Amino acid sequence: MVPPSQKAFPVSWDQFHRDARALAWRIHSEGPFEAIVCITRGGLVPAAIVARELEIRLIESVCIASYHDYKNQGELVVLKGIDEKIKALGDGTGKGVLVVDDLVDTGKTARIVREMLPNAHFATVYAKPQGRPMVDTFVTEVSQDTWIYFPWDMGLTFQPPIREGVAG
Ligand SMILES: O=P(O)(O)OC[C@H]1O[C@H](OP(=O)(O)OP(=O)(O)O)[C@H](O)[C@@H]1O
Ligand code: HPA
Ligand SMILES: [Mg+2]
Repeated sequence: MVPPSQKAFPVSWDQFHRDARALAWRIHSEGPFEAIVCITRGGLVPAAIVARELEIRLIESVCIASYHDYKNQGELVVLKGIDEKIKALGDGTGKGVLVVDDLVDTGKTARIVREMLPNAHFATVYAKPQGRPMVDTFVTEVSQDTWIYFPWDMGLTFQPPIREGVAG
């Protein structure tokens, strides 16, 4: 359920693929990139699409969990850091490394990864205003009170006719 104060932004697989491709177009001129670091789990899907478009084959993950309880952010836990070999690429500060996540909301997740790789290029498909300063490239901005529903979290369900939902 979406609380009345929160808007819903459902994204289909088609739409997500298009948006992730648009992200790849925008990032293309910022490269070249030697490797992608994706922030699991949400970053895995756009990272696969961007890696295909930009022909990047060196893919690393940084595993961070924060929204343990649906929609409520808890303490951020780094379950797996970035491999030393990836950190050592380029000048050792992240130059030439592309960090990919599905979205930036409060920016807390992005901040932790930025501390690990300060000069990496940080890209997300979607951004909310609070986290926006943490990303270098994104495709679509939604308001802070919008909840984005990703296709991997949804399924097809029956929709009651519009008329049935109208009061009176
Ligand atoms: O900008 P923030 O407020 O830190 O929120 C953004 C992060 O929250 C979500 O991940 P989550 O921790 O829910 O884990 P998941 O990717 O495994 O779903 C999302 O995929 C981002 O990584
Ligand atoms: O709007 C969101 N949608 C899905 N996951 C999220 N994690 C933080 N914000 C969001
Ligand atoms: Mg995530």
